[in-house]
Amino acid sequence: MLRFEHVSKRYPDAGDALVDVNFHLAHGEMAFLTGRSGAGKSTLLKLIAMMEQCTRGVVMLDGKNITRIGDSKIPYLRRNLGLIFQDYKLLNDRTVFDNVALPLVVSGHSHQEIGRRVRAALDKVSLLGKERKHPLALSGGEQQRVGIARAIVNKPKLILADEPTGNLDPELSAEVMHMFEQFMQVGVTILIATHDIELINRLGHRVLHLDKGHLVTS
Ligand SMILES: Nc1ncnc2c1ncn2[C@@H]1O[C@H](COP(=O)(O)OP(=O)(O)OP(=O)(O)O)[C@@H](O)[C@H]1O
Repeated sequence: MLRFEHVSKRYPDAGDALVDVNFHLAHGEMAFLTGRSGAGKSTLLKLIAMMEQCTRGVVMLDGKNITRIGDSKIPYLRRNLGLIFQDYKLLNDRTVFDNVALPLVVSGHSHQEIGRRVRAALDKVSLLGKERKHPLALSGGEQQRVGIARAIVNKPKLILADEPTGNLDPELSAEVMHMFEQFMQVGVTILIATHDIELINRLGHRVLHLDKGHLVTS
């Protein structure tokens, strides 16, 4: 599903963020991406989300080389990705429904289809009753679940999550992880960047550990 071959990333004036990184994630696999602050976790996720380009090497996503694709193809390829961020990145002047609907509106689905899929996604994260609320009227855990619903509404093959439990208490973190495991069970591939060692140890999935841009375990 996802393959890094000799991938390096150097930011101008900032040195190497990733150095000769190699790994493969199979369809339906769930893995944690760990490492100290500045180790290169967000950079690695940004290469997959096509928000940055690698300096060397090849990134393969679902059989396609996404290393040097043209800007016009990026929105189309991103439809297969679900992106989840620590700070939720919700639009606070829109309702929960509208936030979750956004990826479907962008990809031009019918009104009816949007309604059906948004409700299905909200049901998966147990937020069906909150469609008309605005994000700021929800708790942190609920806002994170809106972010998750938005990430899964397009039925992505790969979910990338950057510190998805960073703002949540242990109970909510466990709930969010349980949700990820359910997606994994239906064949979604999931890569989660996190500092939460306790959570990683408890769940026992594969760990990709970065040390100053080098992948030291995979
Ligand atoms: N846009 C950028 N321009 C220049 N340097 C950058 C940029 N983004 C990241 N870096 C540098 O690349 C290195 C890796 O950063 P990155 O954000 O990928 O690490 P991280 O492991 O995600 O850290 P954190 O856990 O703090 O989010 C750091 O030295 C950082 O300063």
